[in-house]
Amino acid sequence: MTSINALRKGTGTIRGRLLWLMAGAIVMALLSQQGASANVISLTVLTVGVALLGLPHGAFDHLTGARLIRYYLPDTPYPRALLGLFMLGYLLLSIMLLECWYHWSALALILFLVLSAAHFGTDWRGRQCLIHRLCWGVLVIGLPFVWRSDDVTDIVRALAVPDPSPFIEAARPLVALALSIVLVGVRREGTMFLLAIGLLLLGAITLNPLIYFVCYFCCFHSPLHLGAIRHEHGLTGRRQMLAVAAPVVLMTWVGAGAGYLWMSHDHVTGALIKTVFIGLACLTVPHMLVEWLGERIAHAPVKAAHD
Ligand SMILES: CC1=C(/C=C/C(C)=C/C=C/C(C)=C/C=O)C(C)(C)CCC1
Ligand SMILES: [Fe+2]
Repeated sequence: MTSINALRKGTGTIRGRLLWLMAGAIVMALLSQQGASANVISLTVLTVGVALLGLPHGAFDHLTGARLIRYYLPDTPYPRALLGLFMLGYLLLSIMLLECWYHWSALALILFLVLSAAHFGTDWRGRQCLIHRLCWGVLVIGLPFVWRSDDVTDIVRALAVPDPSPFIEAARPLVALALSIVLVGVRREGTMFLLAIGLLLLGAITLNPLIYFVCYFCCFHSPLHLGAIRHEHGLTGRRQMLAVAAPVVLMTWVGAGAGYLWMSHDHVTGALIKTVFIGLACLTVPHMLVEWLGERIAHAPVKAAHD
């Protein structure tokens, strides 16, 4: 009875509602036969889903940049110039990562996966302790490596990493450890967290990794963070959000289009997978850094009154 009550309470929250959305998406994907290996439909859904629903949650990073400048340099006479520098640094970091991927793809993938696991852990900020949040991040990424290792091998090869086997082998103990920690703490975590892990397992086991990622990223992670950003920056209406995000999203689409054309000597599938995941890596590493810096000052006392 207690767990049913907890579930009811959970469904009232944004996380609870997004979990239902993710569950609906998993069921729809299963009905559309997305359990089999990725096909044209999976790739199209991935590209459109990430472009429309995934990217916008990184498109507000300049607002966090402006807030960081106001916080650390409240008396600067050049806030706009500093914001320009901040954005230039963001862009340079993205380009550096792209270059890094070109020369040391395996290393770049490790960095991307580790940072992503930490970043996805923020989905449960304020509800779970750090260790459980990290377990969540490890499971989001690691589950398909364990249960759909053949599909993941193809994707990782498409990402210019010639030997994916160390990644697959490393995933098994890490996922086992994360699942054990979650199971040991089962009583403390709450029904919603366990339900969410059950959903991840269901998606990762039954769907191809591309569609599993879309279900998680577009139905849970991105909307959750968009909601938080909306709250944090006091953006009230959808129109206002769209107006703030649109220029960055449009620039990213142009960049991604250029990246795709650059790689189009590759097979369409390979070029698209590269564009989406390497593009995500280049954009999300600076995004994760900005998010982390922003979070540090979000809870800082008084000085923030300059905001
Ligand atoms: C490589 C690879 C994966 C990892 C994707 C990652 C790590 C995406 C990270 C996105 C981020 C950090 C977005 C930020 O908001 C999957 C889909 C799990 C399985 C297939 C191969
Ligand atoms: Fe994110």
